[in-house]
Formats: sequence, structure tokens, C-alpha cells
Amino acid sequence: ALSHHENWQRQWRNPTPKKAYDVIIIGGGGHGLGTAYYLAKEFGIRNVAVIEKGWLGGGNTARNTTIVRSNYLWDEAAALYEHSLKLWEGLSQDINYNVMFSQRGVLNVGHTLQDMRDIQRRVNANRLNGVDSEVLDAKGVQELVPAMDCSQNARYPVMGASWQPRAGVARHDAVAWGFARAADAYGVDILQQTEVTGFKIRDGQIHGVHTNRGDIEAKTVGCVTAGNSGVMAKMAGLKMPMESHPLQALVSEPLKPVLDTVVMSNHVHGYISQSDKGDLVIGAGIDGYNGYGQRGSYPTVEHTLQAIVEMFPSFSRVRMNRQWGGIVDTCPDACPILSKTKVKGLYFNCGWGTGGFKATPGSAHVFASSLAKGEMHPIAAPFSIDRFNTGALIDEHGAAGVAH
Ligand SMILES: Cc1cc2nc3c(=O)[nH]c(=O)nc-3n(C[C@H](O)[C@H](O)[C@H](O)COP(=O)(O)OP(=O)(O)OC[C@H]3O[C@@H](n4cnc5c(N)ncnc54)[C@H](O)[C@@H]3O)c2cc1C
Ligand SMILES: CSCC(=O)[O-]
Repeated sequence: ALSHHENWQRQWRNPTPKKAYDVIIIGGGGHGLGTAYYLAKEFGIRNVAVIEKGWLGGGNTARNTTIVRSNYLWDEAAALYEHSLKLWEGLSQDINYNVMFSQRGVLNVGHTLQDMRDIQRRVNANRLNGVDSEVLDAKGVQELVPAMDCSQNARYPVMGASWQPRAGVARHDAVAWGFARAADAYGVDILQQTEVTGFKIRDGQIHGVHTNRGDIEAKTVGCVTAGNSGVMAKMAGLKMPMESHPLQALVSEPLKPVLDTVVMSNHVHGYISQSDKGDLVIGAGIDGYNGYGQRGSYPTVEHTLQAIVEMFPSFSRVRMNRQWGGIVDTCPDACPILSKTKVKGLYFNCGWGTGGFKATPGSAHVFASSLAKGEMHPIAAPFSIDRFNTGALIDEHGAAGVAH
């Protein structure tokens, strides 16, 4: 057998499924792989399978625009995303894989008096929760982003922004690869090209899953399948208050360094950063219809580029190289679902919508704790599916930013 160190030097095995595991994680994205990693590393539960119908990291984890921040309004959301941001700050060392987390800051821009009042309110709430956040005026934004039109000639003049210096971007697929390699080194089985086609439920208790490679047993199952979670819930006889929509992104031809922070504007409805390779990474809102196609409609692309050129007129001649989409699982209050279900031993971690990449380590950590202990982690508890019965929603449409 390879030593732990030798294990670590490899990528990951492609094992044959065992008949039974202590825990099954459905979904080989960042959240699922991270959950398996923390189960093994922090809670000593290593007899775990991550079941992935495609290839690991092939879903939203490797399709997103990689913005990482924690400047959400409500205490519950700030606690969750700030827990994650703190894990991001040590993640490369922890999993021994460079996830290229670059704390270049994030600006959420305001264009009206009401925008600025909302920004001031959110920044005040952030500071009360120990989240680094400050309000900048137009001059402060211009100093950070010389290429941006902060003049009064703009159709939507920039009045200021919230600024989170510790926020930034990371290399998305490296997160999946890093968590996969680290989990595998602990003995976690990552079963790719293995689709869960149903749940084995008896007397209200989960006993495992049906897959295209046969049945696999476990009495603890965590479903972490993002845009496909509504379909998974239906297989288990559950209803999820969630809609799956296409969310698109674009990248441009590589440019010389021109933008060294992240700029997001809810108002003109677009956001942009520049990757280490030089391409502009651009996104905006979801396509309004429900869809599972991992692609969106052209009007959304057009609207996105109008928003970018409104903020950066000098980018109007830049050529776009690629466009793609993912399937985002959006909840009515723009917050996730981290929850037990009425089926004993079956948990869901989904509903991250357009903003779950930033939560990857934090979500995985608290979800692993919940699966290990059989009780929801205090940071996860407010995001129970029951909130849609009790009405205790956590409305983050403002801070969830552009894409909702
Ligand atoms: C275009 C775009 C831009 C985004 N930008 C940002 C951003 O800048 N910042 C941010 O914080 N968030 C962003 N997001 C959201 C973020 O990408 C997601 O919330 C997050 O990555 C979800 O991670 P995950 O691991 O839960 O899902 P995924 O990575 O989608 O993993 C779920 C996995 O489950 C698998 N699966 C589904 N059904 C089954 C089944 N039956 N059996 C087995 N496996 C199954 C899928 O194949 C998939 O690999 C963006 C999303 C998109 C699409
Ligand atoms: C897709 S929007 C990115 C974010 O939520 O910071």
C-alpha cells in the first residue's frame, strides 16, 4: 500500500464501488468533494464514497466566475460566508494544492442614492459581524479602477461602492482537484461516471442509493447536486422550494493587466474581473426560464455586455472568446438549503444558486460536521428547509448580488 505521502503525490484513484459505505455524498463538485475531505480529515470518517454522474468538477464548480467574498447582510449569511472566507485563506496549505486564491478585493458599485443607502446599511452590518467592509465614494472607486468610467457623463453614474479588501478570486477547478486528491489520500472513494438513479428508503430511513453501476448502501447520504437537486429531491419523495435556471458567463481575448480587482454592479447588472491569464471574466443574471441545459439565451449575453460597456466604455472593442452556462439552483430568499429531511439519514446541501463557489470550503466543513454528528452545525442550522414553513427566511437578494 502507498504511504499517506505517496498517496498524496498521486491524483486520485478510480475505484470500483464497494457494496456499502458509512457515508455517501452524491455530487462530485467542490461542495461534495470538500464535504468528503472534511469528514475524513476532521471527523475521522473515511469509509466514504463521492458519487459523481459525470467527471469531478464538471458542474458549476468549474463553470463559475470565481468571485469569493463574505459581505452579506444578515448575521446568519455573514457567519456562513465569513467562515468560508477564513477557510479560503488557508486552503492551499491545508489541502496542499494551490487554489490560487487572490485577495484582490471586491467592489459592489452604487449608482443611485438608494443604492448607496443599501450599501451603507450592508457595510454597517458587515462591520458589526467582523467582516472587513468599507464604503467608498466615486473618487475612491476611480482610484482602484482607473479603466472604469466614474464620470458624471455615464448613463448610470458611479456614486460609490462597498469594498471588501479580503475578497477576491480563486482557480475554480483547482478547488475540485485539490479536495479530490486530498480526500482520496484519506481513502475516500471517488466514483466518477456513476449516476444516482434513485434512493433506497425503507420505513422512513435511507439505506443507500441505486446507481447505473448497481446499488450502494449507506445509512447517511448527503445530496450535493446543485442544479439537479430538485430532481434528486423528487426521487426521494421530497419537494424543494427551488428553481433551476441557466446562468451564463463569458471570457474575452487575453489583455494586458487592466483590472486588478472585482467590479460588481446590481444596478447595471453585470460583473467583471480579469483572470491571471489576462482574459476578462464576465457575468450577469440568470436566464428567466427554468432550464437544465448548461447554456443560456443570447439576449442575456447582449444585456451582460451592455452592462460591462456602460461601466467600461474602453472595453467596447474587446473580443469575446468563449461563453457557457451552468444550472443554478435558486431559492426564493437567495440563500442555500443545508438540511436534514423527513427521510432519516438523508441530508441536502443545495440552493446555492448563483453564489455558492465562495462558500465551497465553509459549506463543506459545516455539512461534514452535520453528517458526522447527526445534528446540523450551528452555522448551518438557520438554512434548514423548514424555514420555508416557518417563514424565517434570510433574504439576501441584495447581497447575493448581480446574478439573481
Ligand atoms: C456561470 C456561473 C457563474 C457563477 N459565478 C459564481 C461566482 O463568481 N461566485 C460564487 O460564489 N458562485 C458562483 N456561481 C455559483 C457556483 O458555481 C455554485 O453555487 C457552486 O459551484 C455549486 O457547487 P456544488 O459543488 O454544489 O455544485 P456542482 O459543482 O454543480 O456539483 C454538483 C455535481 O453533482 C453531480 N450530479 C448531479 N446529479 C447527479 C446524480 N444523479 N448522480 C451523481 N451525480 C450527480 C453533477 O454532475 C455535478 O458535478 C456561478 C455559477 C455559474 C453557473
Ligand atoms: C455570480 S455572482 C458572484 C457572487 O455572488 O459574488
